[in-house]
Amino acid sequence: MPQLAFAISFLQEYERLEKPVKQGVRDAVDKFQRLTVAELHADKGLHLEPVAKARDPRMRSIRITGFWRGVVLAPDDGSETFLLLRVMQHDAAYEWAMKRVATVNAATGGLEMRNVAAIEELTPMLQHAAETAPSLLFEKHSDTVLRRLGIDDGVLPAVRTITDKPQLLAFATLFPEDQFEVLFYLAEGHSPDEVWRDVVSVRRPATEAAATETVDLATAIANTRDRIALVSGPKELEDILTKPFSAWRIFLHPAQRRVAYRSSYSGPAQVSGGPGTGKTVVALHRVKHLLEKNDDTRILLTTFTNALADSLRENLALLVDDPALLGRVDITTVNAVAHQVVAEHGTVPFLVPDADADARQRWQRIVRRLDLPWNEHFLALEYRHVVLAQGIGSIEEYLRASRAGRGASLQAAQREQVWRAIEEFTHRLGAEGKRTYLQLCADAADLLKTAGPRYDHVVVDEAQDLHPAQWRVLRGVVAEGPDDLFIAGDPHQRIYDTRVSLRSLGISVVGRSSRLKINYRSTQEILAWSSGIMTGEQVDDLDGGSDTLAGYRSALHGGRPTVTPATNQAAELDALVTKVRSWVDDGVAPSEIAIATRFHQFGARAKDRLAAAGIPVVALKDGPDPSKEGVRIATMHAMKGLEFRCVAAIGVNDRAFPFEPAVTPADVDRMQHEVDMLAERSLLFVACTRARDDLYVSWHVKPSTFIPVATRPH
Ligand SMILES: Nc1ncnc2c1ncn2[C@@H]1O[C@H](COP(=O)(O)OP(=O)(O)OP(=O)(O)O)[C@@H](O)[C@H]1O
Repeated sequence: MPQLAFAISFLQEYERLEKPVKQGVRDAVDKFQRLTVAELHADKGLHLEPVAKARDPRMRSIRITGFWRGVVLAPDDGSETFLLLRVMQHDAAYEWAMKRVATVNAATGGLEMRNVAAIEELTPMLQHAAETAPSLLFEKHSDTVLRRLGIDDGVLPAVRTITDKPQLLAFATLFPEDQFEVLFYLAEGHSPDEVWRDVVSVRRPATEAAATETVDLATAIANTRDRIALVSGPKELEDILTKPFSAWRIFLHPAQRRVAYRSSYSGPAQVSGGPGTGKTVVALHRVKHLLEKNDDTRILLTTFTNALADSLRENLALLVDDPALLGRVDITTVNAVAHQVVAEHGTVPFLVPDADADARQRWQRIVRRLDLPWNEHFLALEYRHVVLAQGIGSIEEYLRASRAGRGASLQAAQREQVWRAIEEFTHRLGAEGKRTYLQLCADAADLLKTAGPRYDHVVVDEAQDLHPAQWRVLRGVVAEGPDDLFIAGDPHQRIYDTRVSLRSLGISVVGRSSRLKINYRSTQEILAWSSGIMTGEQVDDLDGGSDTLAGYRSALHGGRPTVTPATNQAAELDALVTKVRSWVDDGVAPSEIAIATRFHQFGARAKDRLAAAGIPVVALKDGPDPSKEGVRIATMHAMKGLEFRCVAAIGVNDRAFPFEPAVTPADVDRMQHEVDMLAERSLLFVACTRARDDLYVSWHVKPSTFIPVATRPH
């Protein structure tokens, strides 16, 4: 009986197909489950036919609906595994199939697709240009070295013409996948031995015999576990075709797999990477690994907000279906853990936000009462970034404390004055039976020092925004040792004002830190545009160094983001309605569209305007069920960690970005001013990188200077 395998590229596009086309795919797939090879060829509805003028004689088309075709690679070597590569509209499917050739990689044994027509067309032109180029990207690697890493003779002449990284990236969708990956890592400066170890050997099949170019199609397909799903039965097929975003459960990029499934780390480990590189996916797989490794481990999987914790819970349940294993994982926010610890030792005071209008007024009153030379902003920051950050509990400790990172210096006598203000703040709050969330974390961290750890492993997602007081809670709930903390985060997405040095908190990730570079969410066009928001900014990592987006890329392609100006707010909202309508008319479900605003108020206005235009709309803060219809509206802060097919970031004006009240004035604290400005930039970056297929940005009156210059009118 034949078997049908699926390329990951198919699975990604399947999700985006409209219902009748999906049904067509399921009917076709069903035939591959039931019929013999001869019956498949004879089936009238399926139309399994060779593609005329195809460069690969094994290319076949199948009929999905009137307009849609599937592209299938059919075995011609006696093996019986068919590979469903793409489902596309009629003409696009034939165009795609004609130009592609599938080959087996000599080093990895995996099946790769190349656009042979484009490579052959481009190579002579580039050869000409390369003759006069001052240097070539791969000139220091001999043909022998490149061949050992799997670069074959169809690709090598083109490789020899490449002058720089952008030119290499232009080949991303043309070169065979494993070979492109090898070239990408070499171009990033990794040595051939490192590339062999990290890219090639991890993909090689268990037996040498299976890793040659001459294996049959079925073996090559079986060798390609990170790009092709081999479905073993109807249940698995049903799973693949019905569970949303399921590709990540099955396919991990070798770089992701290496991080997630490393047997053990000798201490805290960290994975970073730009938006959409699969850090959350890796964190979830790490939890699975830790659960399966040991029978009785208890794990805390934690993140920043309740909404993100809910989404981790849903996704972990997709990955691990044994309730006994899931029962050993607590999934909650760090603040909730602190709450629990404090509650176990007495009653929890009434909790209030760390920074809001009430807190500001309290500090203002203290400034007046004590007649201090600093303003409320300065004191609040001192309390947050020095006292709470270091867990300082007495004047002696405060006098000795490092104030590194604070812009203005304080003499001992001044510190005494500041301490009096801080004492007054905490006493008055306490007298009213209140604590702030960070105070709660500080209390929990203190209690944990004597109560001792309660988990075997802690896995943290969205780690970039945690405050040192929250880190101390995490440090306290797990004993120091192998696999104690697994930390996923992206410093470029830091949207609050915290800076942290993990090392100073007893969390050293030295030698256990890795970076992911391939974005699986957004198109390259969206990434390139959004990265422009951060260009030239120096971003600190969590460990005293700096973070970079170098090498960050996507293999997906689509339209360029658009930036739409408007003369006033009403006109901007009219344009939004037109845009959302066009998305819906193009078949995008309203729930896959998100409107992101800097402020609640503008979001509420957009919501009313869309509703008045008859477009269903729901606020994300109301926690809608994923199945609830309606365009999602949220503030940009609430968009952290989420993703949507189409995103409209609106109100990106000069007054919203940067938003003056959110930025410490440079004369209060210059260093904090820089940190806050960067957080403002990151906020727009986070919002824009939530988009998978299409990004729309708009503003009224005057654009924000954060909008990349090329798309900002002068
Ligand atoms: N190996 C993979 N194969 C297919 N899809 C993947 C893979 N890894 C991640 N994805 C998909 O890419 C998207 C982004 O993944 P994820 O949310 O884990 O990224 P992230 O790095 O945590 O993003 P962010 O920092 O922006 O929140 C998700 O839709 C996820 O399912």
